[in-house]
Amino acid sequence: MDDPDRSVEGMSQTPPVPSTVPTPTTRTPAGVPGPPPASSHPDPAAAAAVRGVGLRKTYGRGDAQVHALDGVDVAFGRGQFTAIMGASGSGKSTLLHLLAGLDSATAGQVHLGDTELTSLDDNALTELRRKRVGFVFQSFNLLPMFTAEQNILLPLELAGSKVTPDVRAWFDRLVTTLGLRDRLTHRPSELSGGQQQRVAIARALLTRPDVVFADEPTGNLDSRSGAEVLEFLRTSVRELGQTVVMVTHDAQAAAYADRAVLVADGRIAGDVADPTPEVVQAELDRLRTASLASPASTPARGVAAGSTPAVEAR
Ligand SMILES: Nc1ncnc2c1ncn2[C@@H]1O[C@H](COP(=O)(O)OP(=O)(O)OP(=O)(O)O)[C@@H](O)[C@H]1O
Repeated sequence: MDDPDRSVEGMSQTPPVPSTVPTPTTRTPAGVPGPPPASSHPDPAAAAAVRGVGLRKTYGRGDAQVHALDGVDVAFGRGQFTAIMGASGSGKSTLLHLLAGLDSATAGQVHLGDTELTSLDDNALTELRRKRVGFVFQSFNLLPMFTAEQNILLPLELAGSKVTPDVRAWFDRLVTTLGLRDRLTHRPSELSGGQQQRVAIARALLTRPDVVFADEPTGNLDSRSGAEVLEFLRTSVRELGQTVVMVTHDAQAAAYADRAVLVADGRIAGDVADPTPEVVQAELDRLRTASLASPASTPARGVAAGSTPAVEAR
């Protein structure tokens, strides 16, 4: 189990965030309980749980070359829920994967607290992903032969760690918060999609990671289950002090977050504090119009103006 204070100490050594890092411009992000709320910290870099500096990612060569990320500077506040939004192909998943240490950048750095990821060897990176980062995927990624409880405790199993009384108390709190108490002995096939995703969230939170990264966590859920899962992600931020960064296509889903960062053509193209579905949709429409007007940019796909929301508004 990580020391929850470790990353707080580490952040005091973090160099200042570059001046190009965009900050939300509309309203001050809502304060949250738990470890230092991002909005109350005097130094924006010290309030960041994770940040990317000059991130570039290029796939392929020659004519087939794609600049998936084209110089991204972005910081995500500790104890904040941030949505990353943008058209299909804009670079959202690439950004999430680089920030989570799942893929390496062509250029630039990722700082998780005071740890710079590109300086780590494979073993250190694996250890970091296991202990300091949590993942929630669209497809749940639960082990079918394991019960919900076994799936939630899997990170400890993988780390060869024991279930100490502290861990058991945290597990109990997660299970209660996520409403899984009476589902612990069920296997994934005996759970609804929403319940499976809640198990995946509990598993992601078990090690009290610095950041939980969620890639379209409601993509496979009906609107009601999707709304529940978003509510639980928000609760994990508000009540458990977690930092969550979520990729979504959906303006309604983004409205559960404290902040929405918009990506277009591999660059940060907007930043909205306390997003509402209307403001986010207007931003997406603006980007889509700009993209269509610019022959050099990739046409936006997948985020059509007025597209049907996948989840209910909060
Ligand atoms: N492994 C890869 N090889 C080549 N090109 C890739 C690879 N992964 C992503 N790309 C390209 O990089 C660009 C950004 O992709 P990315 O998946 O990050 O976008 P996205 O915004 O997450 O899209 P979506 O919403 O459709 O998932 C796209 O043009 C995509 O085709």
